[in-house]
Amino acid sequence: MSESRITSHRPQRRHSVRHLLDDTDEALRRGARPGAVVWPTGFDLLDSTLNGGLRSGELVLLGGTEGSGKTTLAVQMIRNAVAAGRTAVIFSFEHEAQTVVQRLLGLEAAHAAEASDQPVSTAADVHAFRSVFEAEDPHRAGLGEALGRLAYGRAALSMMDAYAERLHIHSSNSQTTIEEIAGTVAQIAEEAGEPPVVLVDYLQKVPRPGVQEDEITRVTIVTESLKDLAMELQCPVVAITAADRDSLGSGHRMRTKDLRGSSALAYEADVVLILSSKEHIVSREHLVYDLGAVKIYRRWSVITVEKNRHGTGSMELEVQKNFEHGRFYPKVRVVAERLIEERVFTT
Ligand SMILES: Nc1ncnc2c1ncn2[C@@H]1O[C@H](COP(=O)(O)OP(=O)(O)OP(=O)(O)O)[C@@H](O)[C@H]1O
Repeated sequence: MSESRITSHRPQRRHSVRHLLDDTDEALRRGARPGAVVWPTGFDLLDSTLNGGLRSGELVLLGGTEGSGKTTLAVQMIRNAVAAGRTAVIFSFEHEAQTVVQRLLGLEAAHAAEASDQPVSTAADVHAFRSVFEAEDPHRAGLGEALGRLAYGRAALSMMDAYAERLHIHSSNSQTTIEEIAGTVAQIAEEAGEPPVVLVDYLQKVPRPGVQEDEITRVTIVTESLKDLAMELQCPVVAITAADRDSLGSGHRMRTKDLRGSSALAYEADVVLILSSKEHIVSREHLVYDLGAVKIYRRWSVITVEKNRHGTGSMELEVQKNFEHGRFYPKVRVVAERLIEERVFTT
């Protein structure tokens, strides 16, 4: 791709191995990391599968069917990165910035309840936080007071306060080009003194205004550009990726090939995660003798690690949904049941 899509300057691209060794030596002596920087996702088993988490220079695609929890999972990974002291930016083409904030408050309230050994159900949920953002407050006492009236609302706010400065949300739209994304990431990196982890929600929405081209070409160029951005600005880029409707008819389990738009998606990505609701992909033998099992499977999502360039290979992991609180429960486990290639149920 042309340089101008990502950076206006021309970085030095040719280095002797001598230079690379000397650079590494110098970084080690300074106490800096010479290689890729890793941002844990905060989901332990996923991190060990990815050999530590998200890496600088990597493009991670997160696909899944509509409503499977892609935004929830990605925002939670970003939240875990900023809660651990890192910087992040979300390019939100799908949700208003305030919607993301309301979900984060729900997540923090759930964490606060858990930290006090109370059931998650006792914490205010995303709907309750939304109502604070949407109603006029007769007391006119401000956000702290209003949230203080919700269970774990004040604790949620103070947990968010700890990282609120480091988490940026870009309200993206049909004019938010790849150049603007790159410029914003570069600016945040400069201000923060370190590259941010970047979330694009979602890839097929990144426009190329004024260019006449089909979706395959556009998705190819956007995907290549996001990979370039990750490499040039030394950050991980997580891009949510829509499913191809045509290949998602009844009786089909989503795979990398079903991501919408281009084979470049699979080639360019370093990691591909596909999110599915467990009840759709568990093998029939686990259902026939126990119809009640469907209810249990419905509460779980499967994260299939389909491509894993620097990690330990492919893996089928599962996480329990807690969408009312804008999150998944933090514990990840390996799927014990056999999963199918073809879908058993459609909703
Ligand atoms: N306040 C809430 N309470 C309960 N469930 C919710 C709430 N808000 C959203 N959900 C559900 O949580 C699920 C996950 O939402 P999320 O936005 O993460 O999905 P997604 O895979 O990104 O969806 P899409 O493809 O539509 O963008 C959806 O099925 C949605 O209906």
